[in-house]
Amino acid sequence: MIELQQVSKTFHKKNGGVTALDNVSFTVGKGNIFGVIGASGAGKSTLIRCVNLLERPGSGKVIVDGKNLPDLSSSELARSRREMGMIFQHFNLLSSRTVYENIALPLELDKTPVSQIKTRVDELLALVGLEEKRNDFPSNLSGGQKQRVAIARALAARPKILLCDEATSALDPATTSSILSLLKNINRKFGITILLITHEMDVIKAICDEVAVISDGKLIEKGRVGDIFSNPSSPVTREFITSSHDVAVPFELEQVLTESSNGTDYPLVKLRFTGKLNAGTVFSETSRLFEVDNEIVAANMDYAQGIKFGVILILVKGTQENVQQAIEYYKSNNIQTEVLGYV
Ligand SMILES: Nc1ncnc2c1ncn2[C@@H]1O[C@H](COP(=O)(O)OP(=O)(O)OP(=O)(O)O)[C@@H](O)[C@H]1O
Repeated sequence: MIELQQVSKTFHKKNGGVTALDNVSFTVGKGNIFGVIGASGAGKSTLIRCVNLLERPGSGKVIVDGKNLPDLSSSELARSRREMGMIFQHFNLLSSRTVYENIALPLELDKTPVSQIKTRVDELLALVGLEEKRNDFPSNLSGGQKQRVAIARALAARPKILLCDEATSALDPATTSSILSLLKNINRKFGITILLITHEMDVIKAICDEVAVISDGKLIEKGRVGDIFSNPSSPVTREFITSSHDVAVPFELEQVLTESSNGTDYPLVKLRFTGKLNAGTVFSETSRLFEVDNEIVAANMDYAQGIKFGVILILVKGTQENVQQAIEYYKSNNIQTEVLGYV
């Protein structure tokens, strides 16, 4: 549905150029939810704006539903753009229009007959759960409700693609989760292709089928979300996964944790598991092989596309030699292993 081929974009300034996108290529299949994650300044906004040509790439192809957008005439481009709805971090609603009128706007611009507009807007209000708010103005809505209006407006002309520019970044976690569920629902119900950009791995984990990671304008990794979570290849990706998924040392232990061992204490170890390994099996193996006890102090396990992954804090109890062997065993099994201190 969307294919970027070697897209580059450089912004020229007085004191030199900034390469916002450097040879970026990826494909988003029809009906998929594809997420692009990157830190601030990585080029995410430029990327999503290149997809509907709000930003013209310096070079490369932007093929949407079989057409290379930079080759199109302005009327053909307008037609292609109608196939793409877009939602934004700050909603971009018109404050002087009611909820109903905001949603109706794209249909009015398309000169849709009033009776058809009414039917469609009623459908959309039901879809996003805002029937009661139809006559309210945006200033009287919560952030989540505003984003629901924006989603309804973006879907009004029945686009094939929905572009989401940091759509949940201004929302609290509970509202974020309800908006992500709504997007997933829309994707399933209507088969609409979704391309979203975000700086939060939680968003990717919650709804995306595939993910691409960009850093300094370059696409550094891409793949199925489950595969990337279970086997991230770049440090940047690993950092995103870690930041979205960690456990803190409990306060009580933090108070007594020492940097080096006194010979009679036990190491507090942080283990990062991915889907290929079962923590329970690994713990019972080390207990059997090295006569250690793995006392679980804290854990944070989760799923991304059915792949289990997570982080576990354990106190490894046993003789110094056995404990050391158990730690080496974890490392040799590709478990990211870090000794945080001794208790
Ligand atoms: N119109 C512009 N003129 C000049 N430089 C620009 C312009 N737009 C973006 N840039 C530069 O391009 C780079 C990528 O910016 P972009 O906004 O795409 O990143 P981003 O990943 O979306 O960041 P953020 O999450 O902070 O919005 C940055 O260095 C930015 O300063």
